Amino acid sequence: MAVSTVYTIQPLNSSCSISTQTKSHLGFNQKHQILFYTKRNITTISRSSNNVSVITTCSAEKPVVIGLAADSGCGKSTFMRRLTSVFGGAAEPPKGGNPDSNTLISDTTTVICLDDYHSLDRNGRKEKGVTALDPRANDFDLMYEQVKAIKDGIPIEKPIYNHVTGLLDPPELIKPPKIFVIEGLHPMYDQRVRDLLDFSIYLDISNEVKFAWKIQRDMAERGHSLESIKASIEARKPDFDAYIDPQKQYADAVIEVLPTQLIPDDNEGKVLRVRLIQKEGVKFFNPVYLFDEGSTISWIPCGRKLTCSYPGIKFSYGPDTYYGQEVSVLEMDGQFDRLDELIYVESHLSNLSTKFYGEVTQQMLKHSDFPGSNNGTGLFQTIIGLKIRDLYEQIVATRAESLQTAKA
Ligand SMILES: Nc1ncnc2c1ncn2[C@@H]1O[C@H](COP(=O)(O)OP(=O)(O)OP(=O)(O)O)[C@@H](O)[C@H]1O
Ligand SMILES: O=C(CO)[C@H](O)[C@H](O)COP(=O)(O)O
Repeated sequence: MAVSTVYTIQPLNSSCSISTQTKSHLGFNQKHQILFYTKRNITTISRSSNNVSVITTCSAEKPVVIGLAADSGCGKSTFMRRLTSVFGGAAEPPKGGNPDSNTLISDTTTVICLDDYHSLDRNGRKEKGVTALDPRANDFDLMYEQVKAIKDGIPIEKPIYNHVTGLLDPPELIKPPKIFVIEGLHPMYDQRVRDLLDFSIYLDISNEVKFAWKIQRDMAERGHSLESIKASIEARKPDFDAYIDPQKQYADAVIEVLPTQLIPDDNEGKVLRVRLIQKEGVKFFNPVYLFDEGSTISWIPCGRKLTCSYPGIKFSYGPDTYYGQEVSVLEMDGQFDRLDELIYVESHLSNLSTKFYGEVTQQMLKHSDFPGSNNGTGLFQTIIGLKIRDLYEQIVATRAESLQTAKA
């Protein structure tokens, strides 16, 4: 039967894309809808009384989109390695592609770096006197179109910003994965892109700690001078404050990294106080809690079951507000002496979204060589990785249910 009359459609769920093309040779079911199935998609056309003709295509396999925001050198790559590991398998640059690609692909995840949407290359920024953090140096229209295309299950030709040459290289093909992560300076800056995110994270590294990490990496590993590191941080600060930092108000989870409060006037930045700020009421995300959900708790676990050397470890948990929104905050100050004993702490945390007892500890032990594995940065990054896996599984299950309902 040719589709020549009037059709309209209610999207089955938010994963459905709507197009105005029509298809012929389809039959109506009892609800006066035309259903058209392929292995991955269900397309539905329904009659309506007005003269609009629309088809929706829904897929149980369209990507779940995650945003990770942070300044440069604040642990995004380390976090991504932990996240990918939760899903199993290693993440690698696209095979046979540009060796300077910023993309990492594993069986489940594709992580793209938003530096690839710099519209001005290094020279262009120098000429115009803008930093890479300035929105004028970035193409948000293209970012939005391409993230939307991936979310709709459509491959893209994404530009590459080459950090070695400072130039924009020819684009690379990115196919829709199961989980699509956009990491970089501005994943939550543009509202259109923000609205495409199923979950968002902000790594909020305090200035003191950022400075300590920069010195460790750029001085020890890259041979930069102390003065040049200081100058680079100072030069970025106004734009960081104006364009990057405000994004944290939109994040579903913020990992805040501060100097310890266990050592008076500490300025070494080695022992850290890390806060996991979890927004309440986010779909498919149940915040992790310590002992008793909603209570305010302070816990020093050091003793018979947890070895602690100076300055010890202190956990805190409780409700709070963050940019006017209800959150619950889990905090760890201090560092672990023996990572295998983390199981004792894990057994007191709930809503971890683990698949078996001890999974957090197992993940942390597996990557004990990653930066932050002995403190709250590694612990909370691992926990958020597990929460993202859980969120992904819930979204896929919900879509599958919607498809079943539509078929019935
Ligand atoms: N949790 C941590 N504890 C201590 N140091 C850390 C931690 N995370 C990152 N670092 C330090 O910061 C450096 C940068 O980390 P990473 O490469 O993960 O950050 P990034 O945000 O991806 O950086 P860039 O955007 O510049 O590539 C590491 O080499 C390490 O020195
Ligand atoms: O803030 C950054 C994000 O990683 C970089 O400084 C920005 O992408 C510019 O890169 P480069 O310094 O290699 O020209």
